[in-house]
Amino acid sequence: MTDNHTTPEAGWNFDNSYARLSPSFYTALNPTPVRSPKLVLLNESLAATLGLRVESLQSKDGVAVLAGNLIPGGAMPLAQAYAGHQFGHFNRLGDGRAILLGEQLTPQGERFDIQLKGSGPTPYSRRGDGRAAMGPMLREYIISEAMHALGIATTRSLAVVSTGESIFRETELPGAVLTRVAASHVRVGTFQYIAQWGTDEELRTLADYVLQRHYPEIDAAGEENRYLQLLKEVIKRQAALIAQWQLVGFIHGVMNTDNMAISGETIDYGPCAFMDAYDPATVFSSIDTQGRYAYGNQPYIGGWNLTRFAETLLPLLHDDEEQAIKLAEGALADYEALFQREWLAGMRAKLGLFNEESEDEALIETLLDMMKKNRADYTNTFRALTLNKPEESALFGSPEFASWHQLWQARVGRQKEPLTASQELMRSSNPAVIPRNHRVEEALEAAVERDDYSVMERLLAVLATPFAHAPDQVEYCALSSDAAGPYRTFCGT
Ligand SMILES: Nc1ncnc2c1ncn2[C@@H]1O[C@H](COP(=O)(O)OP(=O)(O)OP(=O)(O)O)[C@@H](O)[C@H]1O
Repeated sequence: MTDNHTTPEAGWNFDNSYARLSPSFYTALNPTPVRSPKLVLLNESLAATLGLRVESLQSKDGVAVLAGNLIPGGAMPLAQAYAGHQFGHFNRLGDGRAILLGEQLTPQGERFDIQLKGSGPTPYSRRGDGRAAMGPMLREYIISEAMHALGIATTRSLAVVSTGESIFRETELPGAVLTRVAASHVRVGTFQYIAQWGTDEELRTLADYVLQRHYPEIDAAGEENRYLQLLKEVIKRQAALIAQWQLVGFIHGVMNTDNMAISGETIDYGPCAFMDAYDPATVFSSIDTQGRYAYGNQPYIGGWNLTRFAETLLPLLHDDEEQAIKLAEGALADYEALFQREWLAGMRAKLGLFNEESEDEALIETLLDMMKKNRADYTNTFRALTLNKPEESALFGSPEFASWHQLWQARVGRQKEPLTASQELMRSSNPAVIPRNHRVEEALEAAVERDDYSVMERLLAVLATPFAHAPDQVEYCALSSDAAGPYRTFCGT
């Protein structure tokens, strides 16, 4: 039974600014209770950051909250309305299987959305059941936490609860609820929803809301055209975020506009994965037959999505539409250069370079070309260079690599910084471990098929320090023996 209880001992401290917006932005609604909730994963360090007490979250009432069976005092559950371009097609969407419990104010004064994903149907569910399967929720937990450890802005995962209920996809699967933590869940699609079906006043309210919540410096500065500044800042954060993805070989897989967060966090870990062999054409989603969301296309799609965002802001940018379009185009024109600057800076760091030389881009491109031609593993190539063990790279042995290696070493040697500083920079820029598909699948299989969470606990521990380059991480660097990889078993929703 869903009930309203106060659970002060858990540390819930809600203040629900989104619920104070006009009801056209959401539908107030409780999660649908589940039969027999059981806590299977709890992120203790995140709980502490949020000001939540672990023992209390593990208690019967604590788990009931994480399952959606009990509403903690101060929460104002709601499903958010949004729209989105899905594979280029505009659709009216909304939280079809998620409920925002509320915003947790942390002891440090930060504000985070606490959302239950897989918490039952909502008015936005369309034909869906509102539920989520255990495999994909565990997968989102693993990969989002790995992204956080890699230093990449992301929504996070506080807990996964099994529901004791089955859901039906192609087969019968165990159900789960994931507690997702985010700076907010305002998406490009939220703006699209209001631009399409709301009033200009509501659009202004939404823009003011995100300025206050995510861009307080613009809000405080009293900028002349604050909405243009907002557009510019969102563009900057997305350029930086997508550059970070490219640098670690992360493929989001479903960069629809409803999956682009205005805060600049990575959101929605559906058909995502990390690339093994370097190839810009790599796609993981089986439904992405055109390669729209391929690794190499992500920066372009980022720009496409931001253009959709800019379109929603036009009424706020200028009273005259032509002038508004000019302003938006001016801001969007900077995206490519912002992305390139971030990416190049990141690539230089991956190669241990502190300063800039004009031939750096050629040096980087040659390395990437060699990786592509030889289907060399992206992460392990940089790891071999970092550890100064070029013989461990799949490229080793070719004359082309030998001459590149010489050029690179000479380039590193021309810097005023000592070699040790360069090596340190590489260690902190090149992860030893990433959540490789076969390792993730192995952990999910043990958990879902055999109720054995030890494989996952170990994987999570290794992924928590990706830059440690520790001996116990070596086995996690190995590639799958199955060339195609056993991926996809648990992919999807
Ligand atoms: N089982 C389901 N029941 C109802 N709605 C669903 C279901 N699965 C997905 N949806 C809805 O379909 C839309 C697109 O799904 P997508 O997989 O991108 O989102 P998601 O993973 O559920 O959510 P998020 O983007 O919040 O991570 C969303 O509006 C989502 O709420």
